[in-house]
Formats: sequence, structure tokens, C-alpha cells
Amino acid sequence: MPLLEVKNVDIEYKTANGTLKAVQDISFTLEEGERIGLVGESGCGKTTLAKSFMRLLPSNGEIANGEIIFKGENLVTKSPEEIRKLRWKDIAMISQSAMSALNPVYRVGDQIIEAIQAHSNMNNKQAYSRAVEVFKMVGLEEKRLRSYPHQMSGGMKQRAIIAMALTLEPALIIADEPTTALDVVVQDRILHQIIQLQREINSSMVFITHDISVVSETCNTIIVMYGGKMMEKASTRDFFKNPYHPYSLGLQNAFPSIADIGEELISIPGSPPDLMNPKPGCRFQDRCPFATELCQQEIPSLVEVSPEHFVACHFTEDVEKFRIESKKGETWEKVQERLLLTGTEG
Ligand SMILES: Nc1ncnc2c1ncn2[C@@H]1O[C@H](COP(=O)(O)OP(=O)(O)OP(=O)(O)O)[C@@H](O)[C@H]1O
Repeated sequence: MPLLEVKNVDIEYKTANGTLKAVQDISFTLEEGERIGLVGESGCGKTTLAKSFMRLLPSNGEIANGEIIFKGENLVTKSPEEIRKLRWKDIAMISQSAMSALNPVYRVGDQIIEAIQAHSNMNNKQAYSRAVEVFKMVGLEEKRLRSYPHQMSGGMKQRAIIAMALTLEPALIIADEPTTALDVVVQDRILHQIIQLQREINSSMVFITHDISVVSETCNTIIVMYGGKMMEKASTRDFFKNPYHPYSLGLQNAFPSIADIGEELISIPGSPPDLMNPKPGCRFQDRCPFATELCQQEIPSLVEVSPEHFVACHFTEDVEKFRIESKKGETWEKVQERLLLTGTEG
């Protein structure tokens, strides 16, 4: 049995202007010890999906459809009290805004000890020892337990948050851009630490990032999201060797450590689609160099192009041509021109 099964999940936000469909028909499974990277540009629904696993959506957000099965039980239908029990202990989140999760007026150690005691039967001494232990695991000295958050650097605070998230050895870790606020060198070190700890405690992980090069280093499986939908899902190795979706091809161009040295860095022109009034057809049609009339009419369904490799594109047979064309700057310049002509851009 997989640890997590996400089945046909739709998530909506009610707004003054109507309903925004932030996540549409997302399905995947996460096995024990597996690390899945959820990637896509800002606004594609990654955080919304991750928050739904902990039922931490804002009050105007709602899981409108689907099931989220964790250890065989549907999280969607659990009571708030049952969900509270799962948080931290079974499912922990390390997020981009984690640093603000530390209360500025309490010593960091006290906050960790409180978290440990809230979810276990440890006495003060045992909880303190556990806090020292997890601090060591993330490379923080014991004396840092006595620091207030403002006495720590950004990197130290993020390590403290990781320690807090991992202290109860959760089965599922959700890491949402866990290092975005840090400088590149610290980012790299902390990413490796997260993975090492995840391996040690044999957790599974959903890793959220806009940077596919990070996924190539950290995850077994990649899910590419665009406009709230899944565009491609594959093993990381297969994805980087045999990408299919034009959006994935565009993403691979845009990240320096993936593009071969000497190759041009090309970004995808345009901006993400309107999720309030989505057009019929494929979500990526406006920015896709290869879109046809069919793409404007029909939403492509996910097809399995090779074992466990799924792609939502009408033209997967043309992938060889797409791979060649997408490497050329002019291919994307034409998209830019089209966007300007149709007034879809900005
Ligand atoms: N509370 C909210 N009310 C209304 N719309 C929201 C709310 N929170 C998010 N959204 C919208 O839902 C969509 C998905 O947002 P989400 O934050 O999940 O994307 P994301 O891919 O995680 O982006 P980022 O990387 O910027 O966090 C966006 O269009 C966003 O504007």
C-alpha cells in the first residue's frame, strides 16, 4: 500500500470575483521512502496542493473533489481534531515562510520541546535530549537551543525549523521551497541535509519548487504542474533524458544546470493562465510553440508514453521534432510575437 494516494483532487478558492480553480484533477501515489518533486511556475497550484495534505488551506479554499488517502485513510473526510493529531507527528511541513513560524518571544529550544511534548509522552528531560539530538542532526550546537529567533541567521533558523519538522520522525515530509529565502551556498547545504535526514528516518517526501534543477538532485519522481493541472509525471531520470511536454521542454531550457554548457538559456514567454475563467482546451495553449486548433478545443488527457511516464499533450508522437525545435530561440520568439499580436501577453 502506498503511503499517500492522491486521487482526482480538485481544489477551489471562493473569491469576490468567482471561483478560482487552483488545482484540477491531480492524481498520484507516493511510496514509502519516495521523494516526489512538484514543479511549475508561481501560481500553478503547488502550495495549494501541499497545504491540502495537512488540511491547512485558507478559509476560502476547499477540496471540492477527490480523495487524499494517507496510510489507508482519507484525510479529506477526517475531523479537524483527527487532522491536528496527524500534523507534525505523521505529516510535517517545512515551508518557505517557515522562519516566521518561529515565535520571536520564545527561545527556539522551548518551542521545539513544546512541539515534542505536544505529540509524545516524553518528560522534560527526555524532550530536551531529543531536541539536542535533532539539533545535532541538522548541524546546530546545543547552546543554540537557548537562542531567540532574532539571535540566529536565516540559515540557522531554517535548520531549527527542519529539526522541529523531523523531530517526531514523520512518515511524510512536505518541503515547500524550503531554501528559497537563503543564499545559494547555504541552500545547497540545507537541501542535502534534508535529504540525508529524510533517508535516515525513512520518510517519504513531497518537495515543492519552481526550480527543476533542484528536483534533479533531490527527487526520484517529478510531477510538472501548469495552471493547476498535471502536465507530465515520470521518474526524474527518465524526465531529464526523455522529456515530452512542450512546457517541460521550455522549463528544461530555462534552468542553467540542466541546459548543456554553451547552450542558450531561453525562458518561456508569457504568463500563466487565468484560473478563474480557464479557456477550453489545453492550459498551456497560449504559450505553446506547437499548439494547434485541437489544443484550443480539447483538454489533453494523461497518456502513458512509456512505463510510469505520463504526459498530457495531444501530440506526444511529435516529441522528437518538439525536442529539436524547443532548443531554438526563434521557436519561443514566435510565441512571444503571437502573444503580442493576440494581446494575450500582459
Ligand atoms: N487564499 C486564496 N484565495 C484566492 N486565490 C488563491 C488563494 N491562495 C492562492 N490562490 C490562487 O491559487 C492559485 C494557486 O496558487 P498557489 O500558491 O498554490 O501556487 P504555487 O504554484 O504554489 O505558487 P507559489 O510558488 O507562488 O507559491 C493562484 O492562482 C493563486 O493566486
